[in-house]
Amino acid sequence: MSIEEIRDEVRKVDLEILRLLARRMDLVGLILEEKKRQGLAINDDRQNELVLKRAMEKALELNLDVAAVKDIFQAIIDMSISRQHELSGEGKLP
Ligand SMILES: O=C(O)C(=O)C[C@]1(C(=O)O)C=C[C@@H](O)C=C1
Repeated sequence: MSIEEIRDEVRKVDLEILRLLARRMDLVGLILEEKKRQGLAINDDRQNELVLKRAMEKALELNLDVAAVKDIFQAIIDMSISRQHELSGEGKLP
């Protein structure tokens, strides 16, 4: 494969990652509805830890940089918490 062909594969993978992120954000919107119904807080420290632990374990298994994967998933969690605040009409205030 030429470098351009490989870059095209990279582009497709990037697109897939973004589509999966958008799907994750849709699911997070559904979680918010349930949280509102049950009167639960948006942030759930226990669940945050679980998501990070799961990602780090998988990263280790896949021979990825565990610390970098943790940072990526922390950013994803932060993004979904912001999204839930926005959907609640609270804007981006902490
Ligand atoms: O599982 C939830 O309760 C979510 O809202 C999803 C999510 C996540 O992005 O994984 C986001 C915020 C919570 O603090 C915990 C986890």
